[in-house]
Amino acid sequence: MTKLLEVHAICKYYQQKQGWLPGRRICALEPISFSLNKGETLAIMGETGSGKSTIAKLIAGADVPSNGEIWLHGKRLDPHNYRQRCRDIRMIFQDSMRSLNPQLTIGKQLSEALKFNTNWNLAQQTEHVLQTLSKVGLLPDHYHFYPHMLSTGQQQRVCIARAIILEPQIIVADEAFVALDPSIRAQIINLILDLQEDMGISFIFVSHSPEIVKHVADKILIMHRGKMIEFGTTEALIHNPQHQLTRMLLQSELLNKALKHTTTQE
Ligand SMILES: Nc1ncnc2c1ncn2[C@@H]1O[C@H](COP(=O)(O)OP(=O)(O)OP(=O)(O)O)[C@@H](O)[C@H]1O
Repeated sequence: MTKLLEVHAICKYYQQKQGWLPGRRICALEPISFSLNKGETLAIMGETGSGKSTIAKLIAGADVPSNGEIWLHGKRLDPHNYRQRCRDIRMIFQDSMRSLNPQLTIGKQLSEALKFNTNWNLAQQTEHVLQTLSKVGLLPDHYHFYPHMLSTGQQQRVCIARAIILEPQIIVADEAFVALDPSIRAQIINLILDLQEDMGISFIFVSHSPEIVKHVADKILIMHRGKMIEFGTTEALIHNPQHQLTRMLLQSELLNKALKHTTTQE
């Protein structure tokens, strides 16, 4: 069976500028490979600066790998073809709510992607936007609202609507729900699980929360200083972790203890 997503040895180096001198090369991500099936959810965990966002950006096409390849449904993705990528893989960023245009109605903002990626007429676009609003639990009236007229939870639903409007295969979310109030976060996560079931979308999300990861993820990838140190099913990593870091990241009590320990040492 062809995997939905196959990542072959992608890596990322940055050249740090030092005035006129040739800069230092920073390795943000050492070559990593993994795969994901249709409808699966992958959580990426790791310490700060370990390369989690870099993986998310490379998969979503927001950045180009220094080397390596990404395959979707057995076809190699061209790292420079953003148009092709954004149909199949959509990203929800950390501050996605701030990316909503305050001067455009929700309907207009959601129609943008359809204008550029389909040859539908206005009526077809409007119909599809209304269906998408309903999928994320918003009302037809919200089509005419401006972002400031919505609550934080509703704005996050608009961001999810924007991510699913082209019916992508994969959604990549980089700490997208961290700023939300816990009760709204729970609603948004349940919405994502429902969408996954209805639309068969795969999710890749970066998270520091062991509770969310255990609740949502089928597979977990653990990063440490730009290296993938562990990748496997959630079940395997919870019950038989191979690294102390995996154990710490997946056990909130241990994580809290470690954080307290670090703070008291500072
Ligand atoms: N544009 C860039 N130029 C230079 N270095 C970068 C750039 N982007 C990321 N890095 C470096 O690459 C490494 C990995 O960064 P990345 O943002 O992927 O980490 P992360 O695990 O997502 O961290 P966090 O949890 O803090 O978001 C870090 O050392 C970071 O400083």
